[in-house]
Amino acid sequence: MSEPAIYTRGLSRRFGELVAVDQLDLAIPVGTIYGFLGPNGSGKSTCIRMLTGLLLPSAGEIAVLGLKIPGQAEALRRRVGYMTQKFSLYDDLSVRENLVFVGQIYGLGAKAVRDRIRELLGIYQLEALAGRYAGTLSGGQKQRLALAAATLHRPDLLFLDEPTSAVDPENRREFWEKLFDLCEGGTSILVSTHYMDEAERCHGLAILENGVKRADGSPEQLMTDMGVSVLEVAAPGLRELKTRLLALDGIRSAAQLGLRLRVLVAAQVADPVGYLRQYLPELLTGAEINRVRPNLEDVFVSCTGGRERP
Ligand SMILES: Nc1ncnc2c1ncn2[C@@H]1O[C@H](COP(=O)(O)OP(=O)(O)OP(=O)(O)O)[C@@H](O)[C@H]1O
Repeated sequence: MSEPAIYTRGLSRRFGELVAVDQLDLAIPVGTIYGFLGPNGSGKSTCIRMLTGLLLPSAGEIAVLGLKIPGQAEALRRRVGYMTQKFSLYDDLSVRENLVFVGQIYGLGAKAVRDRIRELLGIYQLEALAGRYAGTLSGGQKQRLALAAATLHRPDLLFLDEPTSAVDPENRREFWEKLFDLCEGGTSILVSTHYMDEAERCHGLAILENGVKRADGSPEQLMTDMGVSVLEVAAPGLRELKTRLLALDGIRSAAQLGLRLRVLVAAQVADPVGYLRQYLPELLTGAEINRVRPNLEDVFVSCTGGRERP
């Protein structure tokens, strides 16, 4: 097997008493889009900052593109791109000036920068906006500019920290098309998110909670291996039903979706539909109960105990 794009063993970071990242092991293959899925404060940004060499770990090993971090962070700098949650743009520079500035940071020659910027303005539909101050752009336009800036020097590996938090669903969809284009062109990508639909697009992902990796694998694998059965229940009196279900030992969670309850039942319960009918017969007379395919949100709830929901 070829060397992973990102490798960590026992990676940890403390801030005083708080353990923000706890004993994290990763082996992320080259050429894939890998996701960190977790709620606010689960340690996604702290981890990305350590992987880029910007923050020192408290313990553990890191190798990124075969380079030991933090020791070889300087050599890594030119081979990675990093797009932060806030996009890190200069509001009072134009779109073009922002890109020229990034090109200068990477020490690219004037002609190389000019040619690359022309190409990027085309790829990210920014031509008509080239003279506009970045501060006047919409959320989606800023996001495209930030991605252009992060990829200007053609990095082998791209870190994206919650890149779509500030944009609407259509822009998110287009953004993901660009990520797949980049991936197909050979760029490995690590993206953090608290959106389930986004995590579902990744080739592989880690579910993080309070700095701990609760599960990892491909979305399909996580859904298949999930240790619960998923039921959807349509019945009258859903609020009471939900409270009564949550009091049963075999129920992991119950969440209302419109006129139905989505219920996660522990895998040890051999006949989940029969279990519900046996314990709550009076509430479930005439109810429709169907076993359904798990989705990534179910995986998330079952492996984090549903305590904190993104
Ligand atoms: N410099 C710091 N000093 C003290 N605590 C910090 C620092 N940076 C992060 N933390 C804490 O570490 C924990 C993890 O934060 P982190 O930003 O990595 O989470 P996250 O999953 O990226 O969340 P978000 O989506 O809100 O960015 C949080 O409790 C946060 O308050």
